[in-house]
Amino acid sequence: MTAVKKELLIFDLDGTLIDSVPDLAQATNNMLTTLGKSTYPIETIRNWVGNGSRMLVERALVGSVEVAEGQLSKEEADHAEKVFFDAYAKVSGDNTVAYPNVSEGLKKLKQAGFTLALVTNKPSQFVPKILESFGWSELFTEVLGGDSLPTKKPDPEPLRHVCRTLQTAPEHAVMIGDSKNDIFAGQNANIDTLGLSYGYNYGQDIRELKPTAAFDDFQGLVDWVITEYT
Ligand SMILES: O=C(O)COP(=O)(O)O
Ligand SMILES: [Mg+2]
Repeated sequence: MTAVKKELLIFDLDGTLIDSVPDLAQATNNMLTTLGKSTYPIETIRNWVGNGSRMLVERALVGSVEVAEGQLSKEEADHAEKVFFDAYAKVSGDNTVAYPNVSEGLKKLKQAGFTLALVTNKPSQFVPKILESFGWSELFTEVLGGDSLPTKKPDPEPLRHVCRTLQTAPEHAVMIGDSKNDIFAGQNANIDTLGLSYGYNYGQDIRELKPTAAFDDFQGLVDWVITEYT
């Protein structure tokens, strides 16, 4: 079966293009230390990433991926988030690396004629510096952060917003990510989803979420996209 030709590739950032957990974990632990709380191993914090900074901060404060309604006061979480933002701004980039073949792969996809967009749950204030540090600023026609719109992934609205802005029908768009938030956002927006298995998905295999296809490395994804979608 030949797939429908695609025009627009929407990428997730953390866990898909970059391994940012070392810096996110460092900033989280710096925040916890500033607040007089005990720190957590990177492998624990890794499973708290995916729903944006606010959720990461709340999960760190309670020490669990599940945060019950009313478990934290708004004041406590607001203050901790501010401390986290300062800490992340200080470490941001120091230990963040691109996954293998990502830079070359993005350029290859652009050369193959795709429009590239970025939809991350990371707060937008941190995104430009990261893109610049990898030389990717010019690659993405549209970039949305987790606070750019009233809702974030897994809500489909950020993906629909990008499709509307770039005048692309959803059937000609693809969402590419490492987490259930990306796969659900794509499925909810009725667009194809491609999963990458090496990122952060709360310890769950991305294939269990039934993406259109899944890959263990970025090069495999690039080759498949060019074969199937052009
Ligand atoms: O900031 C996060 O929690 C995750 O960001 P992502 O959407 O780029 O994976
Ligand atoms: Mg991600």
